[in-house]
Parts: sequence; structure tokens; C-alpha cells
Amino acid sequence: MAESAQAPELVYLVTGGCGFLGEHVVRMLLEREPRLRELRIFDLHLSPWLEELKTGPVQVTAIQGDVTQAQEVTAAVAGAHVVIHTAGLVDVFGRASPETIHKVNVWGTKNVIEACVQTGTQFLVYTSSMEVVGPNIKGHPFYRGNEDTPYEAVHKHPYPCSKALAEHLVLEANGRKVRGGLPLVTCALRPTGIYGEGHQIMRDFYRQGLRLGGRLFRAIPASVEHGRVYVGNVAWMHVLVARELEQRAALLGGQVYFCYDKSPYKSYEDFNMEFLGPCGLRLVGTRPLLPYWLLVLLAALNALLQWLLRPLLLYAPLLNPYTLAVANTTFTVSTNKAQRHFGYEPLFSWEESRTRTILWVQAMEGSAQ
Ligand SMILES: NC(=O)C1=CN([C@@H]2O[C@H](COP(=O)(O)OP(=O)(O)OC[C@H]3O[C@@H](n4cnc5c(N)ncnc54)[C@H](O)[C@@H]3O)[C@@H](O)[C@H]2O)C=CC1
Ligand SMILES: CC(C)CCC[C@@H](C)[C@H]1CC[C@H]2[C@@H]3[C@H](O)CC4=CC(=O)CC[C@]4(C)[C@H]3CC[C@]12C
Repeated sequence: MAESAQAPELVYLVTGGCGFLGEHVVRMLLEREPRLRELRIFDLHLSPWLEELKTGPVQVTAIQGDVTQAQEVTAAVAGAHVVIHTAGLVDVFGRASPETIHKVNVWGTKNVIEACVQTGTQFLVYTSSMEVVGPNIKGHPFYRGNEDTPYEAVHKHPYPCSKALAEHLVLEANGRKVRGGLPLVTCALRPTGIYGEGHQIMRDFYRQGLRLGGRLFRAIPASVEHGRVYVGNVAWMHVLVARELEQRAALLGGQVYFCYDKSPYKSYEDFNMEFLGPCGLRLVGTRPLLPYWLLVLLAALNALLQWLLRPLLLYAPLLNPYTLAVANTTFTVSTNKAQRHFGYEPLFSWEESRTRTILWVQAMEGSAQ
């Protein structure tokens, strides 16, 4: 992958390229990777916006496929120089079964690794998650931690368990010989809670606020801090690390990096209000309106209802014992590992990230503005 002023030569594959993060990675690659010849977008569900990308200079190939199907993955990977594996089942609400989450996130990742080995693709970037580290089941805070901060990472929920297993597989595969004899170079990026244009949970909070007459009610103390990162910066970090994997294989191979930017540390709800506030919503209460024990009870009741109603319908509210525990535990990162290892600097300032997200919320149908 030596730098050349000649015709673009590289083929990239983005799995999950039609998802929230995947779309930003795809658009960022088209904007910022001049050596790109072909961009393959692999997803279970292909989005209509892909069509508009097909008119540009880079060949955009949309592949409808399932990461759990090894042959489909191998066919998509064959001939690619770099794979960015963002596809995953992001479910902490009990919509999918633990088996399905495991199948997509762990087997799917295994299939991607094996496809690289079989076809001779040498560079693999995996979208992991902060959830691989924590918050753990004991609710220990992780305060301004970095990649080396000791923390008891103990999980029970299927989503973090699956991300941890998949990340382990990716890192373990670093150095394996791919077809042709060259070593596979892998790394994992661990975003904290991602926000920005296309963020489904932000959309849900906004709509809920509109339904409640422009109000949201504080549930979590303002003192609980959450690490959040703008989707454009997460995408940029993927593009940059993918580009640098060949040049700095010895340093980057087998490494994990938290995704970070200059977004402020705040509670989950106060952070959301940075965008929802200018769009006409108000967060009621300086303290949680309900006592914590009552929230715990309601979360447990929701879990029970989900289980009881499962044969009849899918009941998957935002509040459950897991989301309450995550929302109620401080988890913030402070690191410069990505900057030291591959020169990452956030592409979007906090002000830009905020403005872009606000404009996106305002553009939503039924806006309070
Ligand atoms: N949203 C967040 O705050 C965070 C997300 N992540 C990770 O980032 C990645 C992307 O997440 P989001 O964009 O938020 O989720 P998303 O649900 O918007 O995107 C995931 C994409 O993967 C695709 N996909 C799901 N199952 C598939 C399968 N069997 N075969 C092929 N494609 C499949 C979906 O169709 C979707 O387009 C995931 O791996 C997730 O674990 C990590 C940290 C935070
Ligand atoms: C009503 C409740 C009291 C508050 C609900 C908020 C929760 C839905 C969200 C609070 C924290 C979020 C998670 C966090 O940002 C880390 C994540 C990383 C991922 O890889 C996937 C998403 C998530 C688990 C994210 C999910 C929503 C929250 C639990």
C-alpha cells in the first residue's frame, strides 16, 4: 500500500456500512482517502442513499449480505486490501436473543477474520466498544481512564460479553499468516457512547420529549459522568488507523484504542440536552425526580414484563436493569494513545460536532422549532 501519485489502487470493505457509524465511515473514506479505487459496502440492509454515492469517481459496490454467513463474507472480502468491520448487533434493550447477539457479533467477527486469512486481506480494523471494559456488573466508576487503566472488566449482559469476545478474537488474530504468507495486521477501536447525525437513541429521546410537551424528566444524578464521542471523529479515527496500519504495523498491530475527542464530560441526560435544549426541549429537575430505589424497581418490573410478554409481543423499553446501571455509572476516558500511535486529532471540534448534531435534530420531522 505504498503512497503513490498514480491512479487510486486500494479496495476497502466496510461491513455494517449502512449503520449509524458505518455511513459516516463510508462518507469519510470517500472524502478523505485519495488512494481509494473501490469501496465495498456490506450490510444486511442496504440503504437508498448508497445510490447517490455511485456517481462519484470511486467505484462503490453495495453488497447485501449477512456476516454470520461465512461464504457471503468471504466473497465480499476477496480482493480487498483493508476491511473495516463495524457490523454488529447493538442491543442492550432485549430486542434480540442472547444467541442472536452472540452469533452476529462473535461468529460474524470470526467469519471476517477467517475471510481475511483465506483471501489474503492483510489489514483489519474492528469497531469494538468501551463496553468491553465497562461499566462492570459491580458499577465501579471508570474515571478519566486510559487503555492501561486497571479495571475489573466483568460482564453478564450479552452485548458487552459479545463485544469482548469478538475484540479478543481480532487481537489474537494479529500476526496470523494470510493467503500469500504475509501477516494479518489487526487493531480494535473502542468508542464510548457515540452521538451525532443518525443517532437513534437521541431521536427516541427527542420524540419522547415532544410527546411530553417539550419536557424530559431527570432520572440520573448530574454528577454521573459519561464519555461521549462525535460520530464524525469516530469515523475519522477508523479512516486514519486503516491508512496507517501498513506503515506502522509493528506498533499498531494487536492494539486497542479508545475513541475520544473534545466532547465535554457530562451525565448522559445533561449531554443530550446540549442538542435537545436548542431544539426546544427542557430537562426538568436539578436532581432525579424519582428516588434511585424506585428506578431499580421499575427497571426490574420492565425486565419481568419483557419476559412475561415475550410470547405475545416485544416489550423493550429504554429502562431496564442494564441500561440503568450503565447510565448510573461514571465512565469517562482520557487518553492520547491514538494521537501518539497514528497521529489522530479530532477532525471536528466540540462546537462543530454540537452544531452538526443540533442541525440534524432540528431537521427531524415534528421538530419543536
Ligand atoms: N452506537 C454506539 O454508541 C456505539 C457503537 N459501537 C459499535 O459500533 C458498531 C456500529 O454501531 P452503530 O452504528 O451504532 O449500530 P447500527 O445498528 O446503526 O449499525 C450496525 C450495522 O450493522 C448491520 N448489521 C447488523 N447485523 C448484521 C449482519 N448479520 N450482517 C451484516 N450486517 C449486519 C446493520 O444492518 C447496521 O447497518 C457496532 O459494532 C457497535 O458495537 C461501539 C461503541 C458505541
Ligand atoms: C431511562 C434511563 C435511566 C436512561 C437510559 C439511557 C440509556 C438508554 C443509555 C445510557 C448509556 C448508554 C450506553 C452507553 O453510551 C454505552 C454504549 C456503548 C455501546 O457500544 C452500545 C450502546 C451503549 C451500550 C449505550 C446504550 C444506551 C445507554 C445504555
